[in-house]
Amino acid sequence: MARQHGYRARSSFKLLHLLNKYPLLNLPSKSLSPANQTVVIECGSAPGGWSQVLSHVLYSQQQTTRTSPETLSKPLDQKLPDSLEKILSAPFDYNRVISVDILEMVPVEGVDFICGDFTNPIIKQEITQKIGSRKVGLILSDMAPNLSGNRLVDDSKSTASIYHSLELCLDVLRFAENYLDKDGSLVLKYFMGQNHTELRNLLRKRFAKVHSEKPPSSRKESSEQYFVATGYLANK
Ligand SMILES: C[S@@+](CC[C@H](N)C(=O)[O-])C[C@H]1O[C@@H](n2cnc3c(N)ncnc32)[C@H](O)[C@@H]1O
Repeated sequence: MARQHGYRARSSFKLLHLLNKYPLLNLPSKSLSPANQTVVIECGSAPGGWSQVLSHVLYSQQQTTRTSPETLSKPLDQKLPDSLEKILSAPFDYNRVISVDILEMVPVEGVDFICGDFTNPIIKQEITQKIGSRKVGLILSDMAPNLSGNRLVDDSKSTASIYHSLELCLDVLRFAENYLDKDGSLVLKYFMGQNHTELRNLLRKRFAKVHSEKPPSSRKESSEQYFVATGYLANK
């Protein structure tokens, strides 16, 4: 199904669902020069399904004027909300998405990929160097612990898995506290478990609105959910 639509992973549909529901990419960049534009950070990007969606949404209009249109992925089959249409006319900056994953990823047009562990300070430094003077308007994390081969640990409902996932979420939240621009948004994948209410409470203290989402394309048997937090309060 995902491949029929030109996407590498079915996870693309999860992000499309979130983008259609929330104005996450309504980035305040129209009047800014590329050096000062708002960027998107994506944590846990391989194999690249979300990167493809971000690339489509952020660059599709600009790409039609580029010389190699054959390199583009297929156009989105879903209508974009009006809030997303606005950003398509933003000044051209071809490096607005910075994506990170432990695993290698086949390049996606317009996505600046870093291969490494997001929790590693050296990788964070690499990210912040790429951000430069630009603002961060959106941070997305679809990170999930990679399989260890131990069934007890790999079960997404196991305590070890939930704990590891929570650690990843807290690490992204700490990063967001340092780099997310005021009014920016954060999307965090988490696994339903005993700690998700504490995580929601932490988010509520820092964002104007916090929603919990289970996109229709997420398998029912999976305990994965997404927090969509908008309106970062930035009271640092
Ligand atoms: C569900 S997949 C992401 C799918 C991706 N959003 C897509 O649409 O193709 C989760 C990813 O998180 C990555 N990951 C897990 N822990 C990570 C970490 N500490 N740093 C960076 N990436 C990590 C895994 O390597 C895996 O590729």
